Amino acid sequence: MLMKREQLAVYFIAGTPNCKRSIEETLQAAIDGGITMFQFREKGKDALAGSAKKEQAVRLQALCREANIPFIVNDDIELAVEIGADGVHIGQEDEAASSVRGKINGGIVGVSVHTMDEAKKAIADGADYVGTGPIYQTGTKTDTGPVAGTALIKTMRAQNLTIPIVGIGGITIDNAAPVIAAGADGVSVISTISLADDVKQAAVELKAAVEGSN
Ligand SMILES: Nc1nc(C(F)(F)F)ncc1COP(=O)(O)OP(=O)(O)O
Ligand SMILES: [Mg+2]
Repeated sequence: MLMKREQLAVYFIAGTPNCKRSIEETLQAAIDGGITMFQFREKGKDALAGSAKKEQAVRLQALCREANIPFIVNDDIELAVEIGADGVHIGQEDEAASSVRGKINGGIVGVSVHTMDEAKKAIADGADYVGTGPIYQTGTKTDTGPVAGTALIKTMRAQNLTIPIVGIGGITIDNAAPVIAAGADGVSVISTISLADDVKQAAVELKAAVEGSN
């Protein structure tokens, strides 16, 4: 699937451990609220594995297909290929984007980057977008690097790197605008949407915050 940078605008990420209700209910409500892309990130305590994880992925993929938004799998390239996901997201410890590209015939490849060198390598490897952060303090991912702010986003744009960028880490409705102002094409969130009392409304408000700052 070819990716347009606008699809990064409101990029929801979740796994079953991040959701208060069923992940299907949560994802559907987020879709109804206007998210533009979804990443299935099944990690942490009580995360599904094996066939349960695959069956869960297939159910969420169907919801995304119905809504015509990209369904991305985090880390698990084998699962992404097996179910024909729209793409994968890989971190610095995962397989290089160049070899992943060859496996997901035309799928979207997203790469986490924390430095200019990592960003330039991701671009050289043919990544479709990069995720950078943590922009703010996050409670969700326990093994993040130090809070990065928007410095790398600004530096990448100052050096005329035009690759689509999404910010991640501690982003909320109230602090999303500066991420876009720094030059990102979108914001990625887990708990701002997954733990909201009203998931649909949280997605609506986050989208408004992102669009309001464009
Ligand atoms: N999952 C992610 N998605 C994004 C996205 F760009 F999609 F917003 N950016 C960054 C990450 C973090 O990826 P990684 O460093 O491999 O850690 P983990 O596998 O624990 O998520
Ligand atoms: Mg990863």
